[in-house]
Amino acid sequence: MKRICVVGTGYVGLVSGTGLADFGNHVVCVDIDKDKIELLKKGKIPIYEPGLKEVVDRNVKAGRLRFSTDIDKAIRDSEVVFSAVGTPPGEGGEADLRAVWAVATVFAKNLDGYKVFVNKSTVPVGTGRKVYELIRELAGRDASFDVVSNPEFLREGSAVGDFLHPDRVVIGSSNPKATEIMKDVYKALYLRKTPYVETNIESAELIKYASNAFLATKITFINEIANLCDKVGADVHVVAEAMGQDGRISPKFLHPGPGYGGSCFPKDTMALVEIFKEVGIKTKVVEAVVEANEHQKALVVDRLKELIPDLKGKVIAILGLSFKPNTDDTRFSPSKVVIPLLEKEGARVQCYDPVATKDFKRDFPDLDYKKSAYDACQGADAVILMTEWNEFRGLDLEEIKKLLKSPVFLDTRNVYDPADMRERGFIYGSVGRAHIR
Ligand SMILES: NC(=O)C1=CN([C@@H]2O[C@H](COP(=O)(O)OP(=O)(O)OC[C@H]3O[C@@H](n4cnc5c(N)ncnc54)[C@H](O)[C@@H]3O)[C@@H](O)[C@H]2O)C=CC1
Ligand SMILES: O=C(O)[C@H]1O[C@H](OP(=O)(O)OP(=O)(O)OC[C@H]2O[C@@H](n3ccc(=O)[nH]c3=O)[C@H](O)[C@@H]2O)[C@H](O)[C@@H](O)[C@@H]1O
Repeated sequence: MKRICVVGTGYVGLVSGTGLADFGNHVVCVDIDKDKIELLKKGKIPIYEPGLKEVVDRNVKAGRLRFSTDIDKAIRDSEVVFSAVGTPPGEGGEADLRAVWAVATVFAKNLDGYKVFVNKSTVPVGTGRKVYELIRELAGRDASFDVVSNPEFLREGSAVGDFLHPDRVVIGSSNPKATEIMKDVYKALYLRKTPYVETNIESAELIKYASNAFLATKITFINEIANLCDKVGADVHVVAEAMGQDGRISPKFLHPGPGYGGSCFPKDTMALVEIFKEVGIKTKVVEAVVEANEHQKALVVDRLKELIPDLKGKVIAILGLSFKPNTDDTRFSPSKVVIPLLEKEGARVQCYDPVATKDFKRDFPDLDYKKSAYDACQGADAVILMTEWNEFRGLDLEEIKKLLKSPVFLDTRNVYDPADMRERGFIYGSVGRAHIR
């Protein structure tokens, strides 16, 4: 078991730090955001992530998990330093690595004996090598350290379970000593026979981008098939289910919708396009996925116009602002594309989300935020279900119909049964199920 410092206490840093403590390590999570650390010290969780508080509490209580703003000391006290800072898209779509360089710099400054720098953030291929060179330059020839790539595959909304029970652990390293240390860090998983992928740094870095881009491609593919279903009289649910029965395809990530969002698929697909460009070769596939996904988000408004052709002066209820359920994260949420497009058409929006309103308000401070799905539907000319929160799966549909000025319901997540909705008197739209009667 190791003494670990996790730098960056966001979605990944906080969940990883907590999970690593749960595996028996001694972990201190640090961040430059003092408010975040203050909250954590008081036992409060700064993000909405189901099940996280319980695991944080039990590890804090067991003395294995702490929070601090003293990054220098935390690094000096640790053998393994995880960097889990953000790598958001830069102006041209490439990953902005400023936070990673900042962590490498503070690591180098506090290198007082052998330590492992573990890059957990998603970074372009070659970054690990550059981090190594930067630390070497700053800490000197005699400094003793290794750089490891250990990409993370957790999903928001199910992050705790994903971290504690991963499909695989990827360790990219150029020194067996560092690999052994990483195996010790993840010993609890190793004992549970979780697959380990031991490889070089470049492969580990690329595994992460390739995995995310592949999943984004799968979603985009089924979205296009859904769009086709609407034109030719097929039902995308039946098509996807039957496709998924082929073990080579698998049923996962074949759910059509308003386009993928979130802090990773959009930014990682864009970054992968840039990585291809940098080495002078072209990716037609990933570029097409990025473009098709933008189109899919905009298509939501076209679908609505098929149900009510003129949106000018209409009131539209939006249910769901987060990019997926069970998270307060609204980064690249499809609602962020759809709402401005509706406003451009002259519509007025009333919206509701169970937890993501605060995050959404940072970019859209002046929207009409309502306290419930029913408030949002009150007097609206149509409702668009944008995120499949559980509470939107169990709506009192008769009540919704009464509240709406006209019973137009666009279900971008295919939560409801088209035949049932039409029977109830809704003018109902879906993604790829237009012909179900
Ligand atoms: N969010 C997710 O579901 C997943 C994210 N990733 C990757 O993990 C990385 C982190 O993502 P998130 O946790 O979503 O980001 P985030 O934005 O939630 O958290 C990043 C944290 O790093 C802190 N930070 C920034 N610069 C710092 C510095 N110099 N020193 C100390 N702290 C600093 C910020 O204050 C923030 O709290 C990204 O590269 C992302 O692509 C990977 C897998 C899943
Ligand atoms: O690198 C990351 O940050 C993470 O990105 C995704 O996780 P996340 O973005 O949290 O959530 P997902 O469940 O993958 O959903 C992403 C987007 O795709 C959409 N989606 C997902 C699945 C599907 O079948 N259809 C679909 O439209 C979701 O609604 C959401 O907008 C990956 O699933 C994680 O493995 C990865 O670690």
